[in-house]
Amino acid sequence: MSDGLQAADVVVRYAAAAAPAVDGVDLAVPTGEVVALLGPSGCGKSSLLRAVAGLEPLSGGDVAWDGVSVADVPVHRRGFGLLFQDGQLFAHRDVAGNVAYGLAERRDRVARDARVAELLDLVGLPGTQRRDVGTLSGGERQRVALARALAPRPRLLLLDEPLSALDRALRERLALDLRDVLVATGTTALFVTHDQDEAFAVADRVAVMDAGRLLQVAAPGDLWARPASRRVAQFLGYEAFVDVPGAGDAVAPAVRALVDAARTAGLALLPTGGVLALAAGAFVVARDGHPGGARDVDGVVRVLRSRRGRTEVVVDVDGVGRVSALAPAGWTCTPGERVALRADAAAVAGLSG
Ligand SMILES: Nc1ncnc2c1ncn2[C@@H]1O[C@H](COP(=O)(O)OP(=O)(O)OP(=O)(O)O)[C@@H](O)[C@H]1O
Repeated sequence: MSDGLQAADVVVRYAAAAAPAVDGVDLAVPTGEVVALLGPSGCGKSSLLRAVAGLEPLSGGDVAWDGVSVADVPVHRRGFGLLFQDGQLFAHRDVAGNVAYGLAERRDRVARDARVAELLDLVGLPGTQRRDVGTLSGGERQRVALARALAPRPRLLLLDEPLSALDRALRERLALDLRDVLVATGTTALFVTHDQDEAFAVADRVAVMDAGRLLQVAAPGDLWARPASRRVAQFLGYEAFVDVPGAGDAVAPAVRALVDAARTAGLALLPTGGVLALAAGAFVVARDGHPGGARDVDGVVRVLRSRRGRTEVVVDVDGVGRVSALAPAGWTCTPGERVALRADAAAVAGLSG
């Protein structure tokens, strides 16, 4: 018997919709694991999460916990916690009142206060018990909502875009804090997001969804290094795709440089017929951009932009297309100029075609 959550061949179909929103998804989340459901808007992530919660009826398949179907168990009896984009705090209760809601120890005041204090410490809001929730910032509200969701020790926590209403910097910090809290409490969780960085920061494994189907489930590092298809690679942010040439093929120098760099780095999956997927940084500006190096490739600069202290250059490279190359901070040039580039296998993945 498998432990934790098992979704088997789950189908969710809305009346009047031509195609099912979830189309035969198999997904297991063993106890203690955090899985992110990642995919573009409208791909069916929330529908799958809601079906697991019991908020959406199954049109097919089954949802089980520890091998026992919960398909006929009502939402509040599944032992699953829920956290949404807007934490939906009770405006008429203070922070402690919100967190204590749903606690089994509710009637034992000492135990209840101790548990509320423990949860508020855990989410980084110690001593805020008496705060009116209307005075909290967006990030603080979500921390309280997380404490409240964890209070009854749910056997599975379902999170639907819990950080997406927050600004970027806060989202990045809270994603890391959220992971720490889930790991510290040993919480099994399914986390819906459309943000690749967030999924990678929070989850042990990432499940990529598209058009109602699961395309790939893998640990973040494996997913990034070995996307199963061009569609997955595109969604993760790979920008360009290059066919791996045959031994005697005449190819553009840039393609040769990429293949050589990938082979030197021991990248698997380079048979003829395979594809190289290039992320930002598959080329870096070499020797301050001055051409002439034996291993250089050149590209024409289209756009120059600064991103968090790094310079990113959008370049057109013969035989490859338009890609983002990286340059040292402060490096500059004029759009239209030719610059020298070096291939970097660290931002290249091999696909089987
Ligand atoms: N209650 C509903 N009735 C009819 N169609 C719905 C309903 N809820 C969702 N859909 C449709 O089902 C599909 C999947 O929606 P869902 O919200 O699950 O996607 P999602 O990946 O979570 O998207 P987002 O990231 O934008 O929230 C979409 O085409 C959506 O329009």
